[in-house]
Amino acid sequence: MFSLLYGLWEYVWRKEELRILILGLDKAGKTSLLEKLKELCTGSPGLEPASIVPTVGLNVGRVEAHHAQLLFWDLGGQAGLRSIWDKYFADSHALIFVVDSTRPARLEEARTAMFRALASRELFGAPMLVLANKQDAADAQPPAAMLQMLGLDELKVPLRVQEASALTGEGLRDGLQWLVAEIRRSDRAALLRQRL
Ligand SMILES: Nc1nc2c(ncn2[C@@H]2O[C@H](COP(=O)(O)OP(=O)(O)OP(=O)(O)O)[C@@H](O)[C@H]2O)c(=O)[nH]1
Ligand SMILES: [Mg+2]
Repeated sequence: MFSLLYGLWEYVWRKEELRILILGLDKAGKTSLLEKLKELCTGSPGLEPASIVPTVGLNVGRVEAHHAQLLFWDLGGQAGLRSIWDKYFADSHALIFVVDSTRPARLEEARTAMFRALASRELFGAPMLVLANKQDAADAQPPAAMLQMLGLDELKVPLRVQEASALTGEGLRDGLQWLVAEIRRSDRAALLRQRL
């Protein structure tokens, strides 16, 4: 009887796990973003920017926010490491694609990497938050210009471009709130639940 009630209690109160994949070119600011998101959601300071090193494997962050368990996967963005991105597609509810707004010369490369990921059937229906990161920097491009250069209007996925700074935290709360709401609106959460 106790275990039945406990099971029911757990079922009602257990927070849904939403898995969010963070992608983008090397040095775009993915790990800095992960640390800032952890800080914003938990109130505890994340790693100092100076102690963040290029990611070779995977960084994982787990926080409770928006009545869910959010699990972030931050992968390395160096060219030679992008081939492992697709191992995480099938299990992800949504994507954050981080773009360095101070490096317009790398937008074509970012576009190629982004479109290659989105071409995968395993990401079907996944909402994508594009973070125009490093907006705190004096030489940052305005997001509207980047949107055009990335050719995002061709995309059919639920999409938002957000001005952001992983250093100051600008735009991160709004972006995350939008992403979680989109995950809940999309069929993808139900699709992933069926696969379990
Ligand atoms: N000004 C500014 N610098 C940033 C911001 N986000 C990241 N950086 C800097 O950009 C550099 C790269 O940041 P990382 O977070 O390591 O980038 P990454 O995308 O994780 O890179 P890889 O792990 O190699 O794929 C570091 O020097 C960061 O301090 C930002 O919002 N503003
Ligand atoms: Mg990194």
